Amino acid sequence: MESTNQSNRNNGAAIKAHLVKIIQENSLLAEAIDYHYFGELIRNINKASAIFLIASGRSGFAMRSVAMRLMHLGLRVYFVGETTTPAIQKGDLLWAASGSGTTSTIVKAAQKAKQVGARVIAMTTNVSSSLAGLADVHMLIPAAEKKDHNGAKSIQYAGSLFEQAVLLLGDAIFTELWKLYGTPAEELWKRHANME
Ligand SMILES: O=C([C@H](O)CO)[C@H](O)[C@H](O)COP(=O)(O)O
Repeated sequence: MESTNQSNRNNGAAIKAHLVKIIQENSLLAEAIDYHYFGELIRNINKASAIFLIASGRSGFAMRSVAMRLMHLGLRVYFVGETTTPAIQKGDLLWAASGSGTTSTIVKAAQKAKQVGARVIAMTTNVSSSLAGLADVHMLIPAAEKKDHNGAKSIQYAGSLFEQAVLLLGDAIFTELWKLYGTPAEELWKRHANME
């Protein structure tokens, strides 16, 4: 029978191999994205009175991280669904992330944003989705959608690759904005939560 030590070594080696593959998938995805519309996102962020971020589930965790970084930059940013998030208005921006592009709360939020005259920018894996159709700007992330169970686009479960891309792209977008604003890291840090 396999010893516990041998079994730990086998599991550890397998986990390392999965991690390497996950990083490779993210690198390949980074090459496959058409970045043309990301400039539009930067322009829309810069002219928005307030920026509203929305995403559900794991995509939501990633977008909450992006919202924190926009707050560090001094932007007026809200995450949709929080009790203190106000009404979206004309002149505001809704930045939505949904791998499927069909999650109902997100589609409804995009409809509301359009109704009041706010701009909508969407990240999805599906150019034919309702959310992509509603968006003023659609940023296609050609990752696996959460119900793509055939493993062709990713070895990972469900929408994991998309959700990772939201976090990584969010950090890349933040880095570009930070570079453009030229604010020292110490200034940004003063805005970080001091009641953690
Ligand atoms: O949490 C999620 C699920 O585990 C799929 O990997 C999704 O992020 C959540 O279901 C929202 O879906 P999308 O709007 O399609 O991103």
